[in-house]
Amino acid sequence: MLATNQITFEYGPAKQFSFPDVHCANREALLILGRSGTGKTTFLHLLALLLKPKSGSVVIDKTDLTKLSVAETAAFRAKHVGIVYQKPHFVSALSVMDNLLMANYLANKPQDKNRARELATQLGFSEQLNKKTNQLSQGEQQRVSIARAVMNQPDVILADEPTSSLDDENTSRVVQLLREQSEQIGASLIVVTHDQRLKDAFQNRVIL
Ligand SMILES: Nc1ncnc2c1ncn2[C@@H]1O[C@H](COP(=O)(O)OP(=O)(O)OP(=O)(O)O)[C@@H](O)[C@H]1O
Repeated sequence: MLATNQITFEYGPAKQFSFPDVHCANREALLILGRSGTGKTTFLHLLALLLKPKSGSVVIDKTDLTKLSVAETAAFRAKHVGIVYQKPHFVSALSVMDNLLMANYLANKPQDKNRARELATQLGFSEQLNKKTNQLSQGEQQRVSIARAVMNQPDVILADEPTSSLDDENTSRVVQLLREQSEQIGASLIVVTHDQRLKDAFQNRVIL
């Protein structure tokens, strides 16, 4: 479960934000829609506490993230939050498999090759596990990114424009995979996007 309460943020006096409260229960999905520049990425980074709100709270299950120290926040995020970034960023020197195992490592968990293989099969990239990430197509990279986000079975999955560079077919596939994965592990799924194609796939929507 993720819930926010009266989050405000500023990059400076000329760039201030006051975000609507959102609530997303376990196994629920929420779409946050907004045009370019409305603060979608900023909001997602606040939900993950990659940015600290000026005021307000971000609660995941029973933990108010805004009350944690920097080190506690990083440890909490690694264990409980899976993030699919706008542009997948991987460690290019490592294989796809090792990039997946890195999620375990960062969360201080045992490296689970079986889970990586299982996810690769479910998400359709089991042939690519030994390749370097820059040898994959954009659609494949996006699927690896989803797998990495769910490696530790997080409580919350946050996805930033996961479909902006994909065609219609890959867009439907990525949305379906995000929904399936979050339902399988009982996570809350929050997607921020300007991609109007996603509107019909989500009943719960917030406009920024
Ligand atoms: N580090 C920063 N310092 C100052 N202003 C910033 C910073 N990052 C973003 N902004 C500004 O904050 C506003 C919101 O940016 P943000 O990236 O959150 O929007 P967005 O809705 O995700 O946009 P897009 O869909 O184009 O990615 C923009 O006007 C942007 O210029």
